[in-house]
Amino acid sequence: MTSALTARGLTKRYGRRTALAECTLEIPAGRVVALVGPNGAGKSTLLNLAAGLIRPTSGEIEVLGDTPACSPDQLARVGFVAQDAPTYAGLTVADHLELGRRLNPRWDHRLAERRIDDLALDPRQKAGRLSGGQRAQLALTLALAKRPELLLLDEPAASLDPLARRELLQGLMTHVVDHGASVVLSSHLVSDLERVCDHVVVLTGSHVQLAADLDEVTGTHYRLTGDARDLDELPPGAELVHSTGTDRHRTVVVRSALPVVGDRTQVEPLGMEDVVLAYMARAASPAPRPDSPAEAVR
Ligand SMILES: Nc1ncnc2c1ncn2[C@@H]1O[C@H](COP(=O)(O)OP(=O)(O)OP(=O)(O)O)[C@@H](O)[C@H]1O
Repeated sequence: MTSALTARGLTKRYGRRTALAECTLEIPAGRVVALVGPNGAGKSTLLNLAAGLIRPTSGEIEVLGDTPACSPDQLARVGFVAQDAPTYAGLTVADHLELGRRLNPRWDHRLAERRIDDLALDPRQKAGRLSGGQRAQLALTLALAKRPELLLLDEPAASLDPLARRELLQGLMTHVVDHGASVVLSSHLVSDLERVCDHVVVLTGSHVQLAADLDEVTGTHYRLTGDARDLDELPPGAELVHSTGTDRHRTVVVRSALPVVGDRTQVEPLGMEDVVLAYMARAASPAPRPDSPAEAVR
């Protein structure tokens, strides 16, 4: 099966600053992928590398089995909306659609016009006069109407109101189902993503902490709460993700392929948001290291 995105030892440095370090990752095709992590984790850098806007310092990245932006055909297969949803301020909405039509071989003009109509955007309005959310919707419309096999979206919902956000995410699902496309979207709105994504990549501090299908993520992470002495030893095969508490009472998050049952501790399976927060908390407080540290899980 073709991968939507493959990275091997992918590293990007800006001068002395490392934005992405030795990132090895395989994202299967046909998924809606949530790319999550704290500010400055490297999410935009990974998406910009995948779009071919920047080149790796070392390592490799392939998108749909090829080097990003290596040919007009490859460019046509990938849709990308950058974080600031860039549009041409002096061009009207209709001009943008016309530009899209002329530049993209697989352009679906009906889809673009219908979406602009649904959004109640005036085709004669200049992009520079649209609100931030409307501009984001225009940029998304251009990316969707390309009918790409892979959509890369950098925080597409950040400037949208809650209803628009929900509609956008549902629209992306439909696009995936209708066109067999893959979507990778970065966002801080983890609870929104949980409803639509089926694969999760957690990036913190330039490193991939977790990359797995959502059902695997939610089926293998548990929160254990109880007396600290009872949690000194983790269940067999469990890896510690994060631990908080005092000398007497602790809460730990573990990853375990085997079901975890509590004897003297309370055990709770975790949803995606709690899992993501646990990895982010671990990155934010690297010390003290656990006895059996959960290394980058993949
Ligand atoms: N053009 C650049 N020049 C120098 N440093 C950069 C550049 N772009 C990103 N960085 C640095 O690389 C690191 C990763 O940035 P990146 O924008 O990829 O993070 P992010 O996860 O998308 O963050 P956010 O959630 O805040 O958008 C940060 O430390 C950032 O300061």
